[in-house]
Amino acid sequence: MVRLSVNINKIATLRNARGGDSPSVVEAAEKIQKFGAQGITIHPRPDQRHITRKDVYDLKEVVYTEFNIEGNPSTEFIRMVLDVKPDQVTLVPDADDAITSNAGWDCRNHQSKLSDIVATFKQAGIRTSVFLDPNPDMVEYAYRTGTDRIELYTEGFAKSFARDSQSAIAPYVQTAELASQCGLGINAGHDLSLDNIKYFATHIPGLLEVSIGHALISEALYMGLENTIQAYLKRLATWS
Ligand SMILES: CC(=O)[C@@H](O)[C@H](O)COP(=O)(O)O
Ligand SMILES: NCC(=O)COP(=O)(O)O
Repeated sequence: MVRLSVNINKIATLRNARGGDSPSVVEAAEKIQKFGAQGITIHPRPDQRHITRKDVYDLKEVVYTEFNIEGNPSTEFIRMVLDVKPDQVTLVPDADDAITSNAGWDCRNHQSKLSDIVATFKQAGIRTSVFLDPNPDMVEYAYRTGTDRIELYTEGFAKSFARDSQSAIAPYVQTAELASQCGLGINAGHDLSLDNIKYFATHIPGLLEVSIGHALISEALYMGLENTIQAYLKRLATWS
């Protein structure tokens, strides 16, 4: 089964536009889980532009599905994740001023740093995932970090999908096949949407989980949150 983890950063973006607590990320997480999503993802950034430190702790109390925290493993981030103990931590090499995540890890050049961080989280019983470009050459180095999973960075796929779906998916299939051979679990995310999710899930062998935020929350403006989540689950269930 491919699990749907809903990224609720954008709920916090909307809330922060006015201060106060509306819409509430806690209520959103509760509803999203009730509507059938199998996980909640957040990506607290150092400037707290959407998810705040307080949100991370508040959400810990209400997330009973899989709790996935993404972020750049700064000392402060590592400390917070070890304290909160989510089910999964996804390591992303974000620059502090990046508008959104825009690249996977160079696991070759960051081998030793990543290995240490992965070991720290695993010792604490937290599953690790490493954000990776669709580059088969990087899989061996990702494997050497000791990570449990990789998360395929899917912006490139999403951008090229409408023009040429076969070329768009090809590097992801190659990377996923190699990762599976190494025993790595496979997650994916970034710019996945109702338009492209079924094709992606159909073609990626061993896909375990997708985390989806921006498109899902945008689609929910017109379809409603429950209908939108149901639509994703339907598309993902076809290929379970
Ligand atoms: C890791 C990743 O792919 C990102 O999509 C991220 O979680 C989204 O972050 P923003 O919501 O800050 O753009
Ligand atoms: N890991 C990707 C994620 O959580 C959501 O990315 P996006 O759907 O907001 O682009």
